[in-house]
Amino acid sequence: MTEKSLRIGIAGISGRVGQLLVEEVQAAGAILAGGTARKPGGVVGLPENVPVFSDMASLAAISDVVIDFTHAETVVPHAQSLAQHGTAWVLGTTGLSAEQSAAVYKAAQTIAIVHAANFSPGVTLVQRLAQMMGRALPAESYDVEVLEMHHRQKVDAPSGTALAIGEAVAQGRGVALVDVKESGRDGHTGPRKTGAIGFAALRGGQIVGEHDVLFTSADEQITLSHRAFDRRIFATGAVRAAFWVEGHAPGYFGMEDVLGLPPL
Ligand SMILES: NC(=O)C1=CN([C@@H]2O[C@H](COP(=O)(O)OP(=O)(O)OC[C@H]3O[C@@H](n4cnc5c(N)ncnc54)[C@H](OP(=O)(O)O)[C@@H]3O)[C@@H](O)[C@H]2O)C=CC1
Ligand SMILES: O=C(O)C1=N[C@H](C(=O)O)C[C@H](O)C1
Repeated sequence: MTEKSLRIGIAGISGRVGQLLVEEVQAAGAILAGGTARKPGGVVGLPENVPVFSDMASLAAISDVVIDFTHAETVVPHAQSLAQHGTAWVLGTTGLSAEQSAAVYKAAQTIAIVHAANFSPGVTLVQRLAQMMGRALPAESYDVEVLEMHHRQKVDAPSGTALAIGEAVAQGRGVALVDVKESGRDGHTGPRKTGAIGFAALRGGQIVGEHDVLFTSADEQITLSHRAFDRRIFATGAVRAAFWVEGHAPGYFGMEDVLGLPPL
């Protein structure tokens, strides 16, 4: 398939990332197939003749790939509609429950999915470095804390990216994040547990997305920092993933696959 003929649908076309996707899909030379919105008539600023639907099934039927930055509540119905239509899925929505994540893995048996908490190449590399550091620096000596800050409208915490960085460290250490996660400390928490991976979430203003992961021992501290200056980085990464995923066999992929990083 040539770039010109790739039909990309945008779920959440009125959203902060959705609006940037409208521009980036066209800039990349793909066809903007349409979008979804809960009030389809209320979406302004779209090119003429771009259909907006209230349901994913209608969008999936006219798209080769759907890029989806919406809300965790939509994930189960979106997974079902996309799998039914055999439409590939680039999923950026964060804050998924275990049940919602399970629906994504199930759909990946039928369609190709790129799922990432952060589509910026920089964060993908930070995750990789965090995994290497988790493997190299002993949990008994190095305390890991993940700090994130986002705009005041963000509805989930810690951010999907912070959790993905924590997962990467846990993977490097050979433990499950769920067993070592410490989030939202307050009051008489007791001393820090050896091997814990801590999370702190800050909110304010219009900060696009800031993530730090700190490895602190008695003798040194190493910090990996990422600052997103412009939300467009997520849209360009997602469009890149859409071109990559189209035509792929069913499966569950991440941004590291899109970037072609070798397995660790
Ligand atoms: N993976 C990544 O790189 C990134 C991921 N994100 C994630 O993407 C998601 C969207 O982010 P952002 O664009 O900032 O959010 P917005 O709230 O600006 O946009 C989300 C859009 O989804 C639509 N929507 C559909 N169903 C719901 C629902 N039940 N509740 C709320 N909105 C709904 C809304 O459109 P309407 O009201 O028209 O239906 C809304 O405009 C979030 O989960 C965020 O964390 C954000 C940035 C980067
Ligand atoms: O909601 C946002 O804005 C962002 N969400 C993603 C997350 O939860 O990690 C990615 C990015 O940091 C912006």
